[in-house]
Amino acid sequence: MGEKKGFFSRLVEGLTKTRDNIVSGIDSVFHGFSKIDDEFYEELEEILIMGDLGVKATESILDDLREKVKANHVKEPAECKQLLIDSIKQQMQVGETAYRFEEETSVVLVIGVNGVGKTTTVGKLAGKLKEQGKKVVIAGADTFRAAAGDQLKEWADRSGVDMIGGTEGADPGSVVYDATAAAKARNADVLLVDTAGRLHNKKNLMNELGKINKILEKEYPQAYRETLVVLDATTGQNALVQAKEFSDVAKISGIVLTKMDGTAKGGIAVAIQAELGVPVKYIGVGETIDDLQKFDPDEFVNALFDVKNKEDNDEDADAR
Ligand SMILES: Nc1nc2c(ncn2[C@@H]2O[C@H](COP(=O)(O)OP(=O)(O)OP(=O)(O)O)[C@@H](O)[C@H]2O)c(=O)[nH]1
Repeated sequence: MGEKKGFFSRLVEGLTKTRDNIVSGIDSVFHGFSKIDDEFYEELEEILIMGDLGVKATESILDDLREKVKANHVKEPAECKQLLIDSIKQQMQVGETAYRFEEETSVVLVIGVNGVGKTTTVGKLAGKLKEQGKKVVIAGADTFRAAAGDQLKEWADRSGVDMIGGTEGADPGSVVYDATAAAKARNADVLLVDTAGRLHNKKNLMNELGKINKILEKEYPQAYRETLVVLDATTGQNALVQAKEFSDVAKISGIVLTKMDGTAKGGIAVAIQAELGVPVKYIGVGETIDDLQKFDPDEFVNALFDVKNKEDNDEDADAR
């Protein structure tokens, strides 16, 4: 409870710039218009697109809003705010099986370009799964950059989980092969695989991911597969381009959106889901382990609009 409350507060704080970017504009439309007409919807559309929500999500949100306005016989623009909030939440649902990998013997492949927070995410996830009482093994298959292995080892030691790594330049495939053997021998619940992110050489990346996938299929067929793409929210539309590139080379099952703190481009969380049809499963709002959390659309949209529902109020009361 305490941790969740803490996260909600950090989320509200982390989304300040995004809020300034989107919500203040939305508010000015709600208060600046005296009736709900085409111009009102056009103005809202422009603000949502400028706020990085993307054309697809924006259209779908506004279609839904129009229906809600009609069904509820709403006449005043200001009364639309809650309906809009509901429409955005609806747009972002994660799905009931999103975290199935936590319940099964699984392999979580973590991909993404360098610097997005991939290694940090693997470290944080390892710590979280360990806290849940899971047996975790990490494969440090980013042998391209020696520091990535060192950094991961630090996270592994801190969390008390096993890590299988390789020296700089070692074959990532052989690291993954050794890691599957270790995961099986140690009866691991989750094998987390950190990979190198050389997207500037797509062919290499494709070959490497293909090889890793083949090894996992052959050596560890019993494991449930999860493939998470880590994206840096501060890069806005570029993150969307990266996600599309990765979806060409791998079967992506979820997105991790890092660095939501300190960016005005947090609206990209809405766009990614709509454009790729892949849910955002985790978001990061800082560098500590508690700053990575499962993505909760209701919580996210409440934090974005800085509105509190009853649950959040209860958590505040609990924390006092
Ligand atoms: N502010 C903020 N910083 C973050 C977040 N997630 C990761 N970082 C920081 O981003 C930087 C890059 O993270 P890494 O984990 O090294 O990135 P990477 O993608 O693994 O990069 P390579 O190891 O080069 O492949 C680090 O300083 C992290 O602490 C976040 O949610 N918020």
